[in-house]
Amino acid sequence: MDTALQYQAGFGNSFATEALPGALPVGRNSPQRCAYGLYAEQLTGSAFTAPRAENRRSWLYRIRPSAMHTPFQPLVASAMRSDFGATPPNQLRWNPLPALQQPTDFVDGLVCMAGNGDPHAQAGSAIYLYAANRSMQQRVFYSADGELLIVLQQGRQRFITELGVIEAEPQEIVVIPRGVRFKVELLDAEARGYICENFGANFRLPDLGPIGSNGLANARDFLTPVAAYEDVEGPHELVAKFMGQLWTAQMAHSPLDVVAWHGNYAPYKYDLRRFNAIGSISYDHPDPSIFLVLHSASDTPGVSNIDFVIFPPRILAMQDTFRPPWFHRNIASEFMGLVHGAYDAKADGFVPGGSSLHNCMTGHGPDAETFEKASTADISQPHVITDTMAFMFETRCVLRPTLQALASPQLQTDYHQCWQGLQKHFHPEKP
Ligand SMILES: O=C(O)Cc1cc(O)ccc1O
Ligand SMILES: [Fe+2]
Repeated sequence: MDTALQYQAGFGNSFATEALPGALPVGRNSPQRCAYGLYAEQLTGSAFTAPRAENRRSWLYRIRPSAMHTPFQPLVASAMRSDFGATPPNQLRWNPLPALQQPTDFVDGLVCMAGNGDPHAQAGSAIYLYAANRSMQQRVFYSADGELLIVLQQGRQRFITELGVIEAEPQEIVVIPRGVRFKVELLDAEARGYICENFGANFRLPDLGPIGSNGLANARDFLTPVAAYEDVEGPHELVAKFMGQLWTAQMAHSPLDVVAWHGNYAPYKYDLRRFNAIGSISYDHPDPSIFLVLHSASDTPGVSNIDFVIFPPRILAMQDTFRPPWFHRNIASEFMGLVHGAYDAKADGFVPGGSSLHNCMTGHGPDAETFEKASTADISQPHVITDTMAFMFETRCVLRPTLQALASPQLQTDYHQCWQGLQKHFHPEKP
């Protein structure tokens, strides 16, 4: 494995990369015989006939085709499964996953918190937390159900994928396309994060409309790895997520054996600290769509399957304005996480590694302490919010918390109390 970390910049670009000189065929995709005795294999991430702007596919030149494995068997007892009961319309909030008690790799450490839609219908999502304390060894994973948007929360992590190696740290995200095989190695003692598995259309950058040609997440800050391969013989386990279940198959070699590839269907990372936050410079608090990083479009124009939104460090300068998020109820459903720092709508209880879920039409907003402070604060000066990184997976359809999320000891059963102390300020006798 060539571990020299090099990336190619740009979002959705057509890349070409080879770990051995001349491994990429010139002028065609599938020559009669590939250089170095490689096999050519196409991996598509959109319909063959998708419009060019949405069309995603890569050509992989590999030591052995990906078909070489034993039949898959069900892998039982995984917390990655999503089983649902009745979905309460309550505000829900969780503390971080507990400390790990035994050796746990990335796949073992995945816990499904919520989901909607259906991988079979290619719409909706599943949301996971993960905690791991050891690297995946001779074990490689892929999801056929969806693309994985991984929000690192703790510990540096190395994603060794078929298409190259990505190293990332908290405040970065990694996106692994549907079907791409990878393993996760830990670069620190423990690795934690959040994942949105997107069953729908591939994540893309939003249109910028009147914002203009720059801003929000800039395309050049998305980094895709160069080709790197393992030429390793010996038993390997291939774990697949397919139709909501985990499956396991055996291979006699590493499947991370792609020597060269070209195309626009590839993993990438993005440093959330590069986000160009745009906001109100006069009055009022804009809708959080102003902080949209990536979205998965649905079949309805303007309505996303998923929006990935962040709340990064920024300056609040709005005048005669309640500056934190307002009270609200939305048709969309909101799963939030906190990478680090504090979130400006919650004085307490929403901690790094924790999560919250506010579903369709469930009232929420600043807690009582935040409301009292912000409605009496001196706003003559701008307020610089530093050292924070919260995010939201906002979805069109209700996010159903899993049975295990609802039964979890990390569920904060007193969460609703944060609004019970809101005072009645009504005084009809004077405006
Ligand atoms: O609920 C939240 O804290 C997320 C959120 C933030 C905001 O600024 C406006 C609306 C919204 O849902
Ligand atoms: Fe909200």
